[in-house]
Amino acid sequence: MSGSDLRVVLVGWGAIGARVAGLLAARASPVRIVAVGVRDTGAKRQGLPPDTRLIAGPEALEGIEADLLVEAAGRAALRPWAMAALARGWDLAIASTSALTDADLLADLRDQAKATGAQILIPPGALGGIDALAAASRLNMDMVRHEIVKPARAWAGTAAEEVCDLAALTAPLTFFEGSARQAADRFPQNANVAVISAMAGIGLDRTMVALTADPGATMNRHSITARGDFGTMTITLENRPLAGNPKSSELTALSLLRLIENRAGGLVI
Ligand SMILES: NC(=O)C1=CN([C@@H]2O[C@H](COP(=O)(O)OP(=O)(O)OC[C@H]3O[C@@H](n4cnc5c(N)ncnc54)[C@H](O)[C@@H]3O)[C@@H](O)[C@H]2O)C=CC1
Ligand SMILES: O=C([O-])CC(=O)C(=O)O
Repeated sequence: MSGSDLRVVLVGWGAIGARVAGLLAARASPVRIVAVGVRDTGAKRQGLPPDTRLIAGPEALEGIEADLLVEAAGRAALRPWAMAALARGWDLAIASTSALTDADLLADLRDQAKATGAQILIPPGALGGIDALAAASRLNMDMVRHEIVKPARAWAGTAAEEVCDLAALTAPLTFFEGSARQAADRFPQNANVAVISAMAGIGLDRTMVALTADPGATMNRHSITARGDFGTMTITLENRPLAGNPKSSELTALSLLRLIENRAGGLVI
């Protein structure tokens, strides 16, 4: 560790947060996790970075100096932690992008960022090709469709259980078709990516999303098809689920890792 390390507050010590911290340590990245935001500071946790502070809420950020706050906690956690970080002029990276269907929240974050000169960063998360989609959307775009196929067990505990018996599926079932806004609001643990493809492309209401539970699948598949004045594109990813949470893909943690290392390293790739 050195005095020039990027100072990061990591909020959420779940599958993604712990994985990002573990990879940063294993790669000896020039990054110091100065604090980890959790709900219960008394609970036992494995693998916490040395010399980090466990803090239970944004009010405990008082006295901490950081460059970047990385949110990987959940939809409800975003507003308080994000506003506190931006108010201090720290940049903010968001994993729980489903929260951004709330236009008031997004406006408040943008206003706060503008007031202090901080940046709001939305990493591609479990997706790729977002640079191409975002560039293409500068011209007219006719359609964007995002299909998410996950193993049946990844939908356990979600609203999918209201429309099908996940354990009894013998073939893939598309149980939801609708806008990115509806997908993210109804499936906030599985469709954060719908907000990312929507914000990069043609917005929450014009981006169409289909959600499928596949009893034979082992990977989380994302297929994005777009058509517009730029031409057409089809992007497909087959993501390995994270060991700690089958709903979330390994690539989401890697995407945050990339963002953090890019900001720490002087070379952006
Ligand atoms: N942007 C993307 O592409 C993706 C985003 N996600 C989202 O990223 C977030 C993290 O995902 P996972 O690590 O897989 O979930 P997880 O459920 O394994 O971990 C979340 C952790 O955050 C903690 N937490 C909840 N509220 C908190 C708060 N107010 N303050 C501090 N900690 C709090 C929980 O106790 C839990 O330990 C979730 O919102 C998830 O839906 C997941 C996959 C892809
Ligand atoms: O990790 C993934 O494949 C996508 C995901 O869970 C989400 O967007 O919430």
